[in-house]
Amino acid sequence: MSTATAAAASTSLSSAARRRSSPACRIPAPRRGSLLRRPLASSSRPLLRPVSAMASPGVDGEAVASRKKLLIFDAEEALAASLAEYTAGLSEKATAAERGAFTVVLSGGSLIKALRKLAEPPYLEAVDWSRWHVFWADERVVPKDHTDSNYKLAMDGLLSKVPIPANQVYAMNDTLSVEGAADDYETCLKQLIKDGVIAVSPVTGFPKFDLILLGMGPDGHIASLFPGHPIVHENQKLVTYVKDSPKPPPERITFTFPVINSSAHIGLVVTGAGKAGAVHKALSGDQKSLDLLPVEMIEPQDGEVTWFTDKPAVSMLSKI
Ligand SMILES: O=C(O)[C@H](O)[C@@H](O)[C@H](O)[C@H](O)COP(=O)(O)O
Repeated sequence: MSTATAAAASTSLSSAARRRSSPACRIPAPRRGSLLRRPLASSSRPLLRPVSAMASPGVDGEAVASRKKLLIFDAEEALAASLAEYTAGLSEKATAAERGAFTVVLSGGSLIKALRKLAEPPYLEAVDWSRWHVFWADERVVPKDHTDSNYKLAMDGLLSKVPIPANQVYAMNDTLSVEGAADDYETCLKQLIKDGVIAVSPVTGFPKFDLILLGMGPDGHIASLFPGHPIVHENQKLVTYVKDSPKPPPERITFTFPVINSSAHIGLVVTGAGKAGAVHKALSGDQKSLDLLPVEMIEPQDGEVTWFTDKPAVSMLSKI
């Protein structure tokens, strides 16, 4: 990390830390106009080494449509390299567009560690971090400095290492009740739509993020949308909450499916043998079943899904 970048990152972290007890969602002025873009150096791009890419007939689950890609990696290093390239590429594309912002949504779990290469060369220097607007698909209702906080996880693992303006990191307000925090986050999103920071899907009318990054639990949950919980059917609100999450902590806020499925891109990071059953169910082409797992309900209306997996996670797929 260069000295200049280190100083900028340190400033971002300090500012973010100062915000811990203040209202979470501050609305920055919309950013438009000229863009000083630094192209990603193709010569220094990380090597992409998927074992196979599944988007073709003949693979277990021919229902995997062309808008869904499955990448399978031999090693976590290769997955992380590919995820960084994917994210940086979408950032470059979004910031070159008229809106001039990259709206990216994080969640918790191993995803954050998998994003670590974004804070390393070439991405640290090449990505236009000033255009990033960072959100959470779900958050545990705990203080931001609590070990269970998804904000803290992302701040420690990525956000403190890159120079994103602190007022473009939209953390949940941790001073509110779970109901209040969900309402507050929804209000935040609506204001950012009015400001032109977040786009709106012309297909669904819901916010259209440039990229939503998700993990998946062994039970097939994504964000804080758990199997069998009624909020998986929420179709009006942007942000809702649970008070009885089967995975602790019990109180969480979460994006709803209409928001997730309005995203331009969804990156799903799913590794390990413990996920094999849910991966098989999701990719085996039986999406008509009445007992859909949340991960099977990812059906972007006008977007693409890319699965970043490893061999153990896809070990139950028969035709890889
Ligand atoms: O809020 C949570 O409980 C976690 O964020 C959770 O939703 C996580 O994203 C998945 O369980 C995948 O986690 P791993 O990738 O670490 O397995």
